[in-house]
Amino acid sequence: MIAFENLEVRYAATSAPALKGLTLSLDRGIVGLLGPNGAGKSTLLKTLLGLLAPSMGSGTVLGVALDAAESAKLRARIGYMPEYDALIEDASAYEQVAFWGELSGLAPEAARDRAHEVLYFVGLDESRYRPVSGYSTGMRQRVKLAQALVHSPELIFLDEPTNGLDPDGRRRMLDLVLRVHAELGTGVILASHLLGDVERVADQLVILDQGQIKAAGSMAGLRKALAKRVELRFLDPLDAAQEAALSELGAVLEARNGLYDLELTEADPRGAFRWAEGQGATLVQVTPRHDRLDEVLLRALHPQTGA
Ligand SMILES: Nc1ncnc2c1ncn2[C@@H]1O[C@H](COP(=O)(O)OP(=O)(O)OP(=O)(O)O)[C@@H](O)[C@H]1O
Repeated sequence: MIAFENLEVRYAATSAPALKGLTLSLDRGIVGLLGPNGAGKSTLLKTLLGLLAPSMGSGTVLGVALDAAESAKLRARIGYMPEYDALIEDASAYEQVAFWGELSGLAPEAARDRAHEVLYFVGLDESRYRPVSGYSTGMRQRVKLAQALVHSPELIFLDEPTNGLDPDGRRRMLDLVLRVHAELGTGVILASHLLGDVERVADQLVILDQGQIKAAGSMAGLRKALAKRVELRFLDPLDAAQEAALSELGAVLEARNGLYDLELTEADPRGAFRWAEGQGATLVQVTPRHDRLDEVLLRALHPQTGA
């Protein structure tokens, strides 16, 4: 779906790069682009849309080269939901989405038909003729999503689509993201600083920080790595020799009050019981830590803390 190599982007020739030599290949699916504020997520999306020219490196999106000459071609096949809205307050959702359809290259009649369809898809069919000034934040976000979808793109970029939404609005938006992929077959890149959002919908994850990729891979792969994360509890505190020997089981990530967080070499925790027996220690509990995707993120962002 997307591949780039050594991609560097600067906002001014003399300023520090906002993206520092990124190399990545992404399959079609739902990609979560995760990182703190200022990480470079929006910059990457704008570059992949052809709105910013790389100062170095190259890439392709949907088989089209990242090149200024090709950018109009690219934008006809991509939908973009920006982080901030630029809606026209006294115009209705229907008018704006149809207008956007025309701007994206649809004939006026086709744009009007598609506006009805996509507003129905995002659940705004009943309020489509009302001015957006009276809309809730969730409704405004859904107008933006409808705008991004109106020209039936093969791929959409969503920049912080759950911004400002309450838990119910957030769930509704994420359900829509899943439906966009499942029902329309559209590839999705979702930029967010919220791990929970990404975890809920993505099948691939890219962690970006300070303009660099800190980790990337399939969610299934990350979860597999996480499957080896366990917490071990022993009946009696381990002595120093036993503690040192723990590394035979895998990497010790944290030790506190007789509890040890380990990344086992093997996913099967029975090896831990055999190891304890051999050491004359009694292992009383092995707790899987599959749920700790947030720690993967923290370790990617702050490897030196071992968090
Ligand atoms: N128009 C601009 N001109 C100059 N520098 C910019 C511009 N936009 C972003 N930057 C800088 O580029 C870096 C990456 O910003 P970017 O907006 O891509 O991050 P982000 O991960 O999307 O963060 P956020 O979630 O806050 O939007 C930051 O250092 C930012 O200050």
